[in-house]
Amino acid sequence: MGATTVAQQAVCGWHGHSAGSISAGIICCLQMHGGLYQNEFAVCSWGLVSGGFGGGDAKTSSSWCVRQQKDWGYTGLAKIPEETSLLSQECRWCDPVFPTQNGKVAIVTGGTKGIGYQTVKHLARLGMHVIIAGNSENEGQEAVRKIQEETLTGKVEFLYCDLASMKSIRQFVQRFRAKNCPLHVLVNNAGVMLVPERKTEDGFEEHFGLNYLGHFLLTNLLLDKLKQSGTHSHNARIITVSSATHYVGELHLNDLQSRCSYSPHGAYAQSKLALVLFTYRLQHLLTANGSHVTANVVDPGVVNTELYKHVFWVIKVVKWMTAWLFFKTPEEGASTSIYAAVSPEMEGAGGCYLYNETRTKSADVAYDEELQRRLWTESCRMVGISDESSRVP
Ligand SMILES: NC(=O)c1ccc[n+]([C@@H]2O[C@H](COP(=O)([O-])OP(=O)(O)OC[C@H]3O[C@@H](n4cnc5c(N)ncnc54)[C@H](O)[C@@H]3O)[C@@H](O)[C@H]2O)c1
Repeated sequence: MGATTVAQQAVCGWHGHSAGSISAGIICCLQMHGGLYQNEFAVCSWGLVSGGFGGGDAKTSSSWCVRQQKDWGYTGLAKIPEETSLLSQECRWCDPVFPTQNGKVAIVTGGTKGIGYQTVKHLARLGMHVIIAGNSENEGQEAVRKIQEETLTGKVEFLYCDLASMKSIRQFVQRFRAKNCPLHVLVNNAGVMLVPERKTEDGFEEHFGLNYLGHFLLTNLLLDKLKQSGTHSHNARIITVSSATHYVGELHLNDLQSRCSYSPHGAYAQSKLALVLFTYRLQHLLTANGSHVTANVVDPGVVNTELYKHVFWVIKVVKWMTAWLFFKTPEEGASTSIYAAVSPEMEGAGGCYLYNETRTKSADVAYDEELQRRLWTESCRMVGISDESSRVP
């Protein structure tokens, strides 16, 4: 299904929302003026449409909380047991309640800003020892300082990891191993979007190399740690941040580097689809090995972050005008990652695509097991690790 069709169907499917009409209007204008950029607009439109849904749904985090509190027998703060910590002290009445995570260790890639920063902050607030893996020492130290100040916890640290460099990822894993600590949660969050055509240190197209291959290698190098740390009743968890853009993505196995024809939107969408295929294959392998580790993939919705710094200027203007209405805040955007990382409901559950803390269907192509297998094998070859999965059907 073409991107435009998806966007149009999504718009048509949104009946009875005045905000939807505004969104659809903006999208139509963009598409009418799109001309040569139609494909780009269509993908961004898809973003805006999801943003429309996301913007509306973002506010459902409070109803989610009410539902959770009802499910768990809590009707208000007075009934929250001592071992349960609140996600946010600023919004005590509307944020979900999760068990404290003292003694647990997490790594969050790209935790210096945006969705990743909020994920780190909330995990730290729950008592986790969180390691931010990022490619800017200054931003990393600043994030650590702010989170320590805001959460009054010292259990946040920064370790340098440039996901656009296989060497840097391997060095990061070595430094992490030297700490001799367990690893209960890995959040593959970092990403870039719509960057101009350029290559990573290892010569991979940047979206594919950084967003996908970087996390593929990192996860594989940390798998033994995760397996050692997970138990039957408390599985270690791998959370990978994809995007609704994956619905319009196509995986070109014979041209993963987009050498034949490069489009920033196509490359970003491909990298996000690859992350979904990767997660499903990973969960299959973990189950086959009987490991106490689960892998899930999340879509944060459309979130007001710096990710959009490379979008076409018209989209930037539209975003600037409508963000308050359609875009989630980074805190709201982090809620599904946090839910996947610590929610008791997700204990033992793997291979799920989550949106707004709810299991949802991903693109049909992502369930293609043959494609998952072929991508895995090709990825092992590209990052230079042995493919031990080949024996698993
Ligand atoms: N913002 C949205 O609307 C949206 C929608 C869907 C999916 N996502 C996904 O959410 C994730 C987080 O994005 P965000 O919106 O918070 O954007 P952001 O730009 O605020 O944050 C991206 C993070 O990735 C880090 N990063 C970039 N290059 C890196 C590298 N080479 N090595 C290590 N870290 C690197 C950045 O330092 C930053 O911390 C991304 O994977 C993105 O694709 C975002």
